[in-house]
Order: sequence, then C-alpha cells, then structure tokens
Amino acid sequence: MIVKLEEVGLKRNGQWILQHINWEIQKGENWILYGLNGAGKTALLNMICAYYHPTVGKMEVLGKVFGKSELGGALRRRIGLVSNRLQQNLYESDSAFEIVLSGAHASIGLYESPTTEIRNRAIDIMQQLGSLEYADRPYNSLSQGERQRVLIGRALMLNPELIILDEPATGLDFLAREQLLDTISQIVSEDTSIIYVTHHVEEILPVFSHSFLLKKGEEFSSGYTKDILTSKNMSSFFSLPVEVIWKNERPLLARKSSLIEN
Ligand SMILES: Nc1ncnc2c1ncn2[C@@H]1O[C@H](COP(=O)(O)OP(=O)(O)OP(=O)(O)O)[C@@H](O)[C@H]1O
Repeated sequence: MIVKLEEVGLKRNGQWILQHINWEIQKGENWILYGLNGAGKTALLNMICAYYHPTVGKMEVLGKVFGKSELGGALRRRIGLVSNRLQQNLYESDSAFEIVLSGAHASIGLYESPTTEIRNRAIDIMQQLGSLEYADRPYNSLSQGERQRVLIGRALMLNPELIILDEPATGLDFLAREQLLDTISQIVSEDTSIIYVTHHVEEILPVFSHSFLLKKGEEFSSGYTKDILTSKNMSSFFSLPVEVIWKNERPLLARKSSLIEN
C-alpha cells in the first residue's frame, strides 16, 4: 500500500481544512487529485509528505504509520515531489544539471561533490526527459516547460516509490503542456505510483486510471477516472450543468449550452 487514509481530518487555526478523507493508493496506480482553488489539495499533499499530521483519523504512507514511526525526512526521501512552491527554495542561478543532481541529496543545492555514478544517473534521467540539451544553462534562463522537466528529473534521482506532480502544467501554453504530458507518460512505471494534482480535466492522461475529487475539504468521489469523470458526476461536483466529452482517451469539459440560455 502506497497511501492509506482512513477518516482523516486536518484542523488548522481552529478550522477544519480537511475532513472525512478516505483514500487508498496501491503500488503502481496513478491517481489524479482534482479540486478547485482552496479545496485543500495542498493541505492533503502536505499531509502525505508528513509536513502536517492529521488531527483525526488513521494515516499510512509507504508503510509508515503516522504517529507510530519516525517520519519526516526519511519518508520524504522516498517521495519525489515536483511543486512550483519548491522553486522558491532553489538556487535559480544553478545549472539545470546541478538542480537535477541536487535531487540525489534530497536537499536544496549541492554540498558534496557527486560521485560519477550519481552524475551518470543525472545524465541518463535528463536524456530520458529530453532536457539534456539545456543541462548547462542556468535554471532561471529556462522556459516554464523546461523548468518542469528539470524538477521532474530532480525528483527522480532517488528512485521514488511515490511521485507527486503538483500542478505541473500551470503556466504552460497548449503545446508546452502537451509536450510535458508526453514526458510524464514516459516516467510512468509499475514500480512507482504518481499523484497528479490539477484543476484542469484536460490534463488527465489515460495512464491516470484513478481520480480523487476533493471539494471544500471533503472527498466528493473517488475511483476509476472513467467512472468519476462523467457529465452527471461533474455537474454535481460543480453544482453546474457541464458535459464531459471523451476524445482520444482524454476528457474535455464544456458548459452545457442550456446554462448560457438561462
Ligand atoms: N495554516 C492554515 N490556517 C488556516 N487555513 C488554512 C491554512 N492552510 C490552508 N488553509 C485554508 O485551507 C483551505 C485549503 O487550502 P489549500 O491551499 O490546501 O487549497 P488548494 O486546493 O491547494 O488550492 P489551490 O488550488 O488554490 O492551490 C483554504 O481555504 C486555505 O485558506
């Protein structure tokens, strides 16, 4: 079991941010975490990465039971987190290659000289992600799509059992988004589970067989993406009539025309 949450709730500053969360992720499953702004996605990710502890409920991540085992750093070394929030902590003048390398230490920046083995691993990863051509460029000179590839490369350095992609396509144009999604489908493997966080259904690739819908801090529905991403369920989720159109195994969301007439 990669993630197991049972009736988990999180209270911050006297307010319930998350409540009644039940979620199980099995090894090799790839999940979408979908929710609107303020739904609690970041709070949920922070709990999975052991930055926050649940106020109520039972929680287990990568076999570690919260409250029983020593968590934090050791657990986070097994999770590859790709988040725009992370960018704020990077030395942006470092080269793309150095940033990928720094993933081997699960730290920001490089304090020890990396072994040849680690350097070779970084090169292999960058090649796989198509980012080798800009390996020597400073991170802050890269486009948003290139930066995301570098952050994914960094997250892959420690062979994570769980990869969390927190809104990786934010700020990307259509072409850059699709290129990034192609890259993401390349990193899918049976040995790893991915959680892809988004507020855009258009980003949901067929490899994301499961989806968890979060609404106002509570689980709205979860299960197979095909069962969750239906016009009926999504209309109920938005409290607005919408149509989910499946095209080439990918969903698109459209407002029902009747709404415009109203
Ligand atoms: N430390 C805190 N104290 C009080 N409220 C908080 C705290 N952290 C988050 N919240 C509130 O909890 C709710 C969920 O926030 P969260 O950032 O997890 O949402 P999100 O789904 O990630 O949103 P977005 O898509 O906009 O990033 C928000 O209303 C937020 O203001």
